[in-house]
Amino acid sequence: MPDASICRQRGWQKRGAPLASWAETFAQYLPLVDDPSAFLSALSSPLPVSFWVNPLKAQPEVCLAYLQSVGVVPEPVSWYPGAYRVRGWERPGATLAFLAGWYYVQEEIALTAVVALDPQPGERIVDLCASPGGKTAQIALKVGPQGLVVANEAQMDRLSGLRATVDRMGLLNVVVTWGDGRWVPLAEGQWDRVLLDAPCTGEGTVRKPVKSFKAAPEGFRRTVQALQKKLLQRALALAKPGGVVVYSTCTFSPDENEAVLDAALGDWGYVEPFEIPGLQSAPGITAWQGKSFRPDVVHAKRFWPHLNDTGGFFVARIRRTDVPLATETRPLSRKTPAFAPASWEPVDTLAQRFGIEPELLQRYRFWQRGNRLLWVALPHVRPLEGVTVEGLGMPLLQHTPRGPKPKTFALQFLAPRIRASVVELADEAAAWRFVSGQSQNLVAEGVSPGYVLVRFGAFALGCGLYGRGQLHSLMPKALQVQVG
Ligand SMILES: C[S@@+](CC[C@H](N)C(=O)[O-])C[C@H]1O[C@@H](n2cnc3c(N)ncnc32)[C@H](O)[C@@H]1O
Repeated sequence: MPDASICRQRGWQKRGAPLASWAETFAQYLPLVDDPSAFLSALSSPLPVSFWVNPLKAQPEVCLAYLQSVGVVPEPVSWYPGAYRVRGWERPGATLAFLAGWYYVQEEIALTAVVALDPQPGERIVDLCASPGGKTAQIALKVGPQGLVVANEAQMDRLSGLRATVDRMGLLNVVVTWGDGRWVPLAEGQWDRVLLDAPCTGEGTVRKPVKSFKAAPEGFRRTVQALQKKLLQRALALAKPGGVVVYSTCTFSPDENEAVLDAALGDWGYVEPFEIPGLQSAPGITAWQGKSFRPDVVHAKRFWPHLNDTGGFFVARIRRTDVPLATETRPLSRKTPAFAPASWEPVDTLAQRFGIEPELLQRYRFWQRGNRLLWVALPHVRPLEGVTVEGLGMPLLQHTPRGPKPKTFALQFLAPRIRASVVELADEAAAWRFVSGQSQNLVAEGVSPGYVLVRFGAFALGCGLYGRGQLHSLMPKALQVQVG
């Protein structure tokens, strides 16, 4: 059986990592895997990039044809329709298709959590630890326009990433909330499904091209396990009787996986079998380092990296019983302006500028928070009682002294309905100038000065300001992609 010293001899050292730390972390799992040598060599090889095509914005064949035209060669992921993998793709976020929201880059094995959750059209689902929102987006697409996703995140500095995903994907059925998932005061016993993609030590992400692997200190391991248990109990409290809770992590540690299920589930839920045809997995383990776990943890799935050439992942699908469970909630201290219904007038001004039939917009609801942004959402997507709402659908426009300024992703979303104030760029060089934030000289026949939708071929790129023979790019700085 290989041990830490063999890891050292074979040079299984992640760039810059303290050798003992890397080797010892993974050597402890060797008795759990079917092929220790294959496991260790998978950990040391680069991870393919994977992505899925956003059906709200692109047809898969059009997206693939574009990627092939820029030298990217995607292979379909056999077990997840619409997902693809690519080897050696260094900048998957640096294409026009990415900026236009045609695809989302997400680790292949992380897709399994939502497959296990199995969201159905029209359902109401909570994603308790949501940023950066890959799984939120998967769920939102599956529940569709009648469904609702509450995407909650505790870390303020990770909310913008979550919001950016919702906006870029063009999702109008998501409410983003800020709060600690352990105490978040959402209504209990009312949600069809709850996803807990828990914070963890992330051992399974070791193949990602990050600077170096650092084994989590023991204190952090203990803290995170206690957090995972509390979060799972809150997830169980939120789910309705008969509903589904999925618990997932991207770590190998049984202490953060089977042991958490064992400690948290009680009579409130049981781990049930689920299938993902076409994907290899190992069962959950029932004993580890002298501890034994409840027998149903065997129905969880462990995805070791060598089984499918992916990162490492753990997924358990839990069926909620009807045993009542209420966990502690805590009121939130953050005071933010509440979302309130917005007036139609600025929306109408926008509709007129861009030649959009007002009836096409009247099917949505518009919301205002503070006096800066106006948001658009589907009619059933409303502020929730008692929680801090940070996003309701997506921002449509910003109020400015020169009138309503459309937001980049809102223009992308509205693009198929836009009939006026459109600037078509002549070539790819002009498109790259625009997305990298540069102004350019340009005459657009029949376009009056003001805000415009900027397009290049099939891509709705975003908002520009046109006038006096110049097009100024209003691409937000965080999105600007530099050429090359
Ligand atoms: C594994 S990541 C989630 C990844 C996400 N589900 C996705 O697919 O894009 C865990 C997230 O939980 C957040 N988090 C940590 N502690 C939390 C808590 N107490 N309540 C809610 N979220 C928390 C972290 O900030 C992090 O964004």
